[in-house]
Amino acid sequence: MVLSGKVPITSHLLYKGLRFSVRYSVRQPVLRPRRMFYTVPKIDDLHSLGSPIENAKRAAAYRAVDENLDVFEHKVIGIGSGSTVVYVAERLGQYLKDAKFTDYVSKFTCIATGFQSKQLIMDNGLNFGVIEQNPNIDIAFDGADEVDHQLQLIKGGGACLFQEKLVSTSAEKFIVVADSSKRSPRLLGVNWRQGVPIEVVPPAYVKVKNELLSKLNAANVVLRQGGRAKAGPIVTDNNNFILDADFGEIENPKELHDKIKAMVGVVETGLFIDNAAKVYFGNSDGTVDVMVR
Ligand SMILES: O=C(CO)[C@H](O)[C@H](O)COP(=O)(O)O
Repeated sequence: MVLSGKVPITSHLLYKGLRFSVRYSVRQPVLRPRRMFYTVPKIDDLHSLGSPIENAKRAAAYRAVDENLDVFEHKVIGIGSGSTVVYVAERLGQYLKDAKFTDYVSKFTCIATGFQSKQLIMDNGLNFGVIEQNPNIDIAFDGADEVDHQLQLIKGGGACLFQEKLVSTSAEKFIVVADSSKRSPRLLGVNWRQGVPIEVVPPAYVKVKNELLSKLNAANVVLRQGGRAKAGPIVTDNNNFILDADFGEIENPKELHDKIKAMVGVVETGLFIDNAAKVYFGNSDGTVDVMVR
């Protein structure tokens, strides 16, 4: 914006008893406001969000993006679901606004893992694309419900399970972002007591539930309900149901995954095996611990 223009001035003169009015105008100096360039905020300069857990999630997500995203090389980015990945999308939106990166980030195609994830992509001004057209994802970011000492994961607490697995296994590099409460001392099933989420085709849920109890000795299997907002079970983005199966502490998550997956009617399990390359755990003081495969 340029501030300029002619300013009209009227002067009155008295000459030999007569009053004259003289009108003229002067040009104002041109004022050019200094252009403010947006730059991606430095992590160390961030103000507190007023919540230790949100600070932890943001710290994990921002660090994960800064350290793993190759703005100049990556083109297809997977964006997961949940409350931590919100800050991943936010960080990408900040890169998009920074003139140093705009040309590259504006050409990214972001692949969603569900409805919420699609909203995050659009809300941050990023391009949304479908995995059918972009089956090779350069890098994907997602949250987790629990992470064991070997970087095996339980996911699906937000019921986006199948698409999360599709996106993470289609990615060359899968990066997990979480607050430190998601870190198990050793095994899966220690902190996350809700059970392993399992996405099933609706007519098969009773059969699968019975088999989980009888053949795999699950202590309990629950058909996940929609809660107060919905009478009846949760329906996933792929129109399936979710069973939460409690196996206690899981010594061998790969073996358990394989056995569940073999049941007719199971679409996917929430056990993400040998998939995550790194996990970023945010702490409430803003520090981040990184686990690498
Ligand atoms: O698997 C998921 C959704 O199905 C989420 O990634 C997982 O529940 C973690 O969510 P949050 O970041 O809110 O803790």
